[in-house]
Amino acid sequence: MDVTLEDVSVEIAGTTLVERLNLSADSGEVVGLVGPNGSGKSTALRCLYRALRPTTGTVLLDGTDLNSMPLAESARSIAALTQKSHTELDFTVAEIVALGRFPHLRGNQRLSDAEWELCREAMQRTDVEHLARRSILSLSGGERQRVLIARALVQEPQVLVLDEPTNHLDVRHQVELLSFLRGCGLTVLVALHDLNLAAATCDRLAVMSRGSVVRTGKPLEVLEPELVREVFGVTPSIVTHPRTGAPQLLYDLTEPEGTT
Ligand SMILES: Nc1ncnc2c1ncn2[C@@H]1O[C@H](COP(=O)(O)OP(=O)(O)OP(=O)(O)O)[C@@H](O)[C@H]1O
Repeated sequence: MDVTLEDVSVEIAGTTLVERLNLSADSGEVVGLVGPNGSGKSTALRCLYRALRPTTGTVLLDGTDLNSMPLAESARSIAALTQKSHTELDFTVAEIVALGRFPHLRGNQRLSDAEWELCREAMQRTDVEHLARRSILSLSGGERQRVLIARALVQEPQVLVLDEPTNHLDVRHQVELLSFLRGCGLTVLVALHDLNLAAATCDRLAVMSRGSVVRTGKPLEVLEPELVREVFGVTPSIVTHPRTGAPQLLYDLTEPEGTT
């Protein structure tokens, strides 16, 4: 499934959060949103998983206006892992993961054996199977994040929207998650702060600044020192990964020019 944000603006209480944003991801494409704090990444993603309705502009899912679709229908297609995903309920890990099937159930219908097996596979994939009977409230930040990823997977979505999914994850679990995103075949829109991980993971990057997309393209085309300096205010050295050829940014921690 492809997704498109067409000329999307969001205004809340007289403040413009994003302005005339254009962004798309083809079916099976992994698109990364990068940009400084407050540049509008989460706002753009929230329009996709329908936590926000654009003030103007349209969000299209396979050419259909998302906001004309029943919520349950779009929830079967789009799974989101957000910075505010709720986990304050005292449920077990297995129960939280099973909630991912909710958009597929009717009324009080119970999960089938095949659906429980799906939950088990998702927990295995995100390395939380051993925590299945623990309360979600007792987990570390990274363990909880992996449970929420399992919950998104059992939703069997065609589009995955993830807002800073590597938050709290140790390096092994970051690499495992991002490798999974690269190979999963789903349409993925992911906001990432780490430009190196974004370059290694994404087919395309959209660079956001002050509520707009200022550049999109393949990581190698986009991550140029001049653009990184303009948008992020740091000047990196850029080398290519010796095996994959992906651009890798190196930062110099000495005083920036003009401050001494
Ligand atoms: N409900 C709101 N009311 C007013 N302003 C808001 C609201 N939500 C977000 N903003 C503002 O909109 C701008 C964009 O926020 P957003 O969370 O989309 O940025 P972001 O790129 O995801 O940032 P970060 O990297 O810090 O997560 C910020 O300046 C933020 O303070």
